[in-house]
Amino acid sequence: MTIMFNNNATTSPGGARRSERVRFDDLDAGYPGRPVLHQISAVIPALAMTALVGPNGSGKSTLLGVLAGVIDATSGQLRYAEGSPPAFVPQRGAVGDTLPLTARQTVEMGRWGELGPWRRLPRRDRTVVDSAMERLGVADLSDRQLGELSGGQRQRVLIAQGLAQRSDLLLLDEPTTGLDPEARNRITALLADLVADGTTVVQATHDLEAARSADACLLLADGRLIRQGPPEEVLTATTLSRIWQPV
Ligand SMILES: Nc1ncnc2c1ncn2[C@@H]1O[C@H](COP(=O)(O)OP(=O)(O)OP(=O)(O)O)[C@@H](O)[C@H]1O
Repeated sequence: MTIMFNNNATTSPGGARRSERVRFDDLDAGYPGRPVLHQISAVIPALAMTALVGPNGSGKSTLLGVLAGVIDATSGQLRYAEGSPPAFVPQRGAVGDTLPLTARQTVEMGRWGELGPWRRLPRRDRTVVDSAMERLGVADLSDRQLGELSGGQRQRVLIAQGLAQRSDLLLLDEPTTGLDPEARNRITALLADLVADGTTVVQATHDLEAARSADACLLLADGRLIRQGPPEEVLTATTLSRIWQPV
């Protein structure tokens, strides 16, 4: 697989040029003995919200893992525009319950990419951590063990860790799954604010409402890209019924 860093722009049907944060061509990826993604070619527009949608097992998490650099593509090309390394927020189920970490230590790990692990954080970085925890409403959970938190609390701590990385490319795997309405609204609003402030956000989601409010959608089924584009073009009634209720 080839990974490149450069600047690209794509032309929308209206003629406006929107820059690309990531472009991938003919990407294949999977796990040992299990190919999952097949010949995926798509663009992640910069400074926008992209939703990855598709049924269970369609390959959304795998694609996020490839974009995050934690899963190697077996072939194809991946091009990143200039910017910081991606921040990746995995599904909370992918993070062990038994890690002996407090909520705050978990969020502090978001600074390790810049500072190195297990260092006492300088004041500036502690402020970044404080701010991320406040934005996710988890400051009062600082000293609690991660494994003792409820699923929704843990999810918010992991998102705070992603935020603390201060990347301009934030990748989230089902960030609002299992959250109560207030927490879901808070995170939806937060992600919209991040985009407005100059972050490119990609989220895998089963929440069609969230997908419809994204700027762009990639629809996957069986490891293949079925459609990409604005939600109103991708999430049509016909396509949804074909993908979710195969005959
Ligand atoms: N660590 C792994 N090892 C082997 N196969 C895996 C692994 N993780 C996922 N898979 C398989 O890869 C395929 C795609 O899984 P993936 O998690 O990417 O789908 P998804 O669209 O994110 O699903 P969901 O909506 O259920 O989260 C599935 O068939 C799954 O069983």
